[in-house]
Amino acid sequence: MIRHGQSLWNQENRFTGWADVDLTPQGIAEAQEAGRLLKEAGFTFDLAHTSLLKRAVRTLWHVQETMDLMWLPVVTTWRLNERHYGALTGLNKAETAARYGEKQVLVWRRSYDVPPPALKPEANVSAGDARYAGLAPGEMPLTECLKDTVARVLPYWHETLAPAIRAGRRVVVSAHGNSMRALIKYLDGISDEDIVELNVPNGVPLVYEFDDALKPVRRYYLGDQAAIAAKMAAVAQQGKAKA
Ligand SMILES: O=C(O)[C@@H](CO)OP(=O)(O)O
Repeated sequence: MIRHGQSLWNQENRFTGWADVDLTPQGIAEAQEAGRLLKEAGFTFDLAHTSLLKRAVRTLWHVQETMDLMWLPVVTTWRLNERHYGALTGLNKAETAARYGEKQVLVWRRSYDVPPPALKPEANVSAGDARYAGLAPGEMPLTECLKDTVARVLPYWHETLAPAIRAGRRVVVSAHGNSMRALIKYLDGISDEDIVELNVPNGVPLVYEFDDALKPVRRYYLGDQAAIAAKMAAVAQQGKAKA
């Protein structure tokens, strides 16, 4: 599983959610490095899954290219999209913390069940977007807390990813900070309280190994562990108001 490399709005420290922003040059380099690390560690894949957002899709392309796996079957799904950030979408995180307080921003960013204020339906540009035409009525979010993201990610795990893994397929998933937090929460059995502390670094492969019952037996980030810890701390810092 891999979170996309740095996006333009990661660089500008803006809430992104379903906004379809692309990778920065650093993000491309991170995606290529992720592919290199996976290849060097002897990994290969049979199948790829990603979201409908170009920062995750392009990250996957770079991983595939670096690993010489451009032929992989790729499935794209809205269920792996980033958590919808509602009316916060596009706002600067530090400015939002200065305005509403760091505590409130932490609640919006990391609490399990408090969603950010919802987008007004008329401001929802995703509604007329062809990529979302297959969503059932009521499935299109106007905001989401992590609990809502878990509710739409888990069916994809149970119905699509888990059966593939159970059948012995080696699966790579390119996704987003909070759609990954949703999956990690479920796979690792993390409590609603402890999930607040979990931050996912950009462009670092997170390897899961499962037993026959699909219980994770090993889970680790690939790469320089000190650099990965620093990247995770930097993600947590994004919600602080700058002095
Ligand atoms: O803006 C977003 O959509 C996410 C991921 O980049 O940010 P955060 O880490 O604040 O949940």
